[in-house]
Amino acid sequence: MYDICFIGGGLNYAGAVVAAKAGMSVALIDRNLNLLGGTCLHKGCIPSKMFLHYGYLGYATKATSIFSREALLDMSQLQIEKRRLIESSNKAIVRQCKDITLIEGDAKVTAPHEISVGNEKIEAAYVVIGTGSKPFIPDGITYDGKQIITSDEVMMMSSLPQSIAIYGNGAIGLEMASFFAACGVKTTLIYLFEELFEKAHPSISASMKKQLESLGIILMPNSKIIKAKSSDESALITLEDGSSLVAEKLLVATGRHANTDVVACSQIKLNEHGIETDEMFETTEPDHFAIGDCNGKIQLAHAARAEVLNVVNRLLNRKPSILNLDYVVKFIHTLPMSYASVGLTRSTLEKLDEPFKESVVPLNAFTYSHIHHAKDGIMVVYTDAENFIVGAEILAPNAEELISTAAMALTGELSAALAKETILAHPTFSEALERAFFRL
Ligand SMILES: Cc1cc2nc3c(=O)[nH]c(=O)nc-3n(C[C@H](O)[C@H](O)[C@H](O)COP(=O)(O)OP(=O)(O)OC[C@H]3O[C@@H](n4cnc5c(N)ncnc54)[C@H](O)[C@@H]3O)c2cc1C
Ligand SMILES: NC(=O)c1ccc[n+]([C@@H]2O[C@H](COP(=O)([O-])OP(=O)(O)OC[C@H]3O[C@@H](n4cnc5c(N)ncnc54)[C@H](O)[C@@H]3O)[C@@H](O)[C@H]2O)c1
Repeated sequence: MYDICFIGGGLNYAGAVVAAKAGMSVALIDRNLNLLGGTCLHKGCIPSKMFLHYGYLGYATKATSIFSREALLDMSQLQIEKRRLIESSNKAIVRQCKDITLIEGDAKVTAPHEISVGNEKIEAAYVVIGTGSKPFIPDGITYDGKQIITSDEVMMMSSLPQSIAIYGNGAIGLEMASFFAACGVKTTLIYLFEELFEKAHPSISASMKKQLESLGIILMPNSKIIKAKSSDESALITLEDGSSLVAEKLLVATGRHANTDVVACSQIKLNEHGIETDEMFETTEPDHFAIGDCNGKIQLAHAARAEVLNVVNRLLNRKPSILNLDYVVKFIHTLPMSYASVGLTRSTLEKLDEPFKESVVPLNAFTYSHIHHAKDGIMVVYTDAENFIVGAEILAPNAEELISTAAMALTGELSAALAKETILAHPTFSEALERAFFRL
């Protein structure tokens, strides 16, 4: 009987390491132990941000007359570097797991405290499920992993296609459209509704559209794919309005669904998003938890990590506070500017029907932004009726880094009066944030 068993070795491993260091007997099960670190390390955050980094370098080099180089991206070399990076990170994870019993296989929770892996039965006082998610493919689309692909295959590409159609304008759709377009691939973005970026502040939404169009991305709003199949090294796509298009690849980026097959007992309930949990990530069976993508709350690596550490610290009686998932930074790494948000933003504040103030600062007033392809960038900070900072949205290079200041302001319940006393460096993008605080 183990003290604790973790199922899924994605971000769950971070909890397993803390539990083992604290002296618990720990088992960690994954169906493929070579992929410890999970989606984030092997086919998500890390490779996608690596691709975007190099995509941006090529784009920035080509976008100036100061350099004369062609700057063509060598995907096979990028794959070599990617493998090297992932291997060394994976080894570091394995080293951290030295006091953990690692078990390979497909796990099922067959009864409370009872897990089966093939013919083996494992018992544990606590169980933490972190089985992640998988790409969702809408009806009518015949995925074959060759011409019709998901982000999993993009991360393994060793050459660039001539053309790509991308279905879905969420995080993966916008990031990968930026990457391929920045690399000179003919890129078409197909999405269901009129608005490209509905949740963002209207000025940011307009700037994002302009940025993607200036990268050369062909936008196809109000478009639903009813059929897609592979033929002769290309994807044939039929839309609901009867029109059709052909691209070398179709990337389906229409969301990811929680992996819940691990649950094989009636005590742990599922809901429409995944494994049902309360605010402490406990399932409907006491002492059984579900963290990360599989609980359907929020599909981000840093959220999954915070969730598993919250669970383990509570079990170790370290009394962590309840996580406020509204304070989790969200971002989309488009090129050349990325988008990030934290806390309440205009779209959520309007629904709450409570008074709020917004301070909108365009980046074009800052000379620095002209050096960095960022003159259409925008920073927005929101305060409540008492002028406390409640949220922020940023469209700027490395917005996901810049937003940290606002994220800490939320956690620290900072008033605008105090925030505006901070003097940030010149010349930087943070100056625009300082200006946004100042105007509140
Ligand atoms: C292309 C892409 C880019 C992304 N970029 C970012 C980003 O920049 N920032 C960010 O925060 N998030 C990003 N994400 C999301 C992020 O990768 C996920 O939110 C995160 O990896 C989820 O972690 P997890 O531990 O819940 O699941 P996973 O990392 O998916 O781990 C689940 C593990 O469980 C194992 N497993 C599943 N079922 C079983 C079973 N029955 N028995 C045994 N083992 C099992 C799997 O093998 C896997 O190793 C991205 C995702 C994608 C696809
Ligand atoms: N930078 C990051 O943090 C980052 C980057 C990539 C992925 N991710 C995570 O990975 C997850 C998956 O990314 P994603 O882009 O696939 O999902 P998403 O939820 O971000 O976007 C899904 C898109 O597909 C569309 N869609 C949903 N169902 C559809 C259907 N039946 N037909 C047509 N369109 C449909 C939605 O309108 C939306 O535009 C995200 O939830 C995100 O949290 C994060």
